[in-house]
Amino acid sequence: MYNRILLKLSGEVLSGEDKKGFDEKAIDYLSNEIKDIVKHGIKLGMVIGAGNLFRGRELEDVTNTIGDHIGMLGTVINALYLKDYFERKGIKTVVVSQIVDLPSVRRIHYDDIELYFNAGYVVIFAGGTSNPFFTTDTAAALRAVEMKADILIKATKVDGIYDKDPKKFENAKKYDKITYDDAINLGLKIMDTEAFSICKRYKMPIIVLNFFKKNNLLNALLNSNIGTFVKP
Ligand SMILES: Nc1ncnc2c1ncn2[C@@H]1O[C@H](COP(=O)(O)OP(=O)(O)OP(=O)(O)O)[C@@H](O)[C@H]1O
Ligand SMILES: O=c1ccn([C@@H]2O[C@H](COP(=O)(O)O)[C@@H](O)[C@H]2O)c(=O)[nH]1
Repeated sequence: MYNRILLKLSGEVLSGEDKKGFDEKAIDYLSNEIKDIVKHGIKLGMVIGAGNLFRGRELEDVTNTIGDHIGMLGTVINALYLKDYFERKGIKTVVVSQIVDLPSVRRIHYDDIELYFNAGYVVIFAGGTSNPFFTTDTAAALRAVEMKADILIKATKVDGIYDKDPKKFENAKKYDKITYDDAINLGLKIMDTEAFSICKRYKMPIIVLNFFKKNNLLNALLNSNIGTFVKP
């Protein structure tokens, strides 16, 4: 069983697939899934995307860097929204980030992160990598290594990594296991090359799984064969 995990969630888990904003039902489902894993005493760090609000590249009339800043701020909005919802559900949560100075957001400090985990808090790392031109997948890889996670779990809308995008190609074939090198060399677009490279360099295993299947996350942590496992 994995005891220390970094969970990367697509922003769309807050809105429902291909939708924008926040959907109460989707967030309630998410909270219940998180509550189940917190109950097992797992130390949980989270990175959330902002596809439900803004992706820099989709803001066509905005300068690249500003678009990306808007995207990163979107991840802070999602993190605070989740913190508030989680706490109403009894999940103790702290949001940490380097990009904003708000009373509800704490600075990232390694010693404090360990204290939060030991006190049973979920830690949401908001604001991506703090730099434009990256994505929250890369942020998730960095935070997973920094927090010395046992595993990085990318919880998304598809069942794992396929040889091509399964949303576009009906005949796409799923990998149960794949190496970092194959994922990079085959150009599989489920995660950025930067994210795969960081995980490869620091030997951080990755599981990609479908978050919308109930108990998938918990089952993956309990070592069932769920999703796709990325390894050296
Ligand atoms: N080889 C592949 N295997 C699996 N999924 C793939 C592949 N190539 C592209 N995808 C697509 O990647 C998507 C998952 O990526 P992700 O969860 O990061 O979504 P996103 O839209 O980038 O997230 P966000 O909402 O945070 O911006 C899947 O829905 C799938 O359509
Ligand atoms: O390190 C980062 C992370 C994110 N961004 C910007 O935010 C949006 C939302 O992130 P997703 O991973 O796509 O959900 C992204 O499109 C970038 O515009 C960033 O600049 N730097």
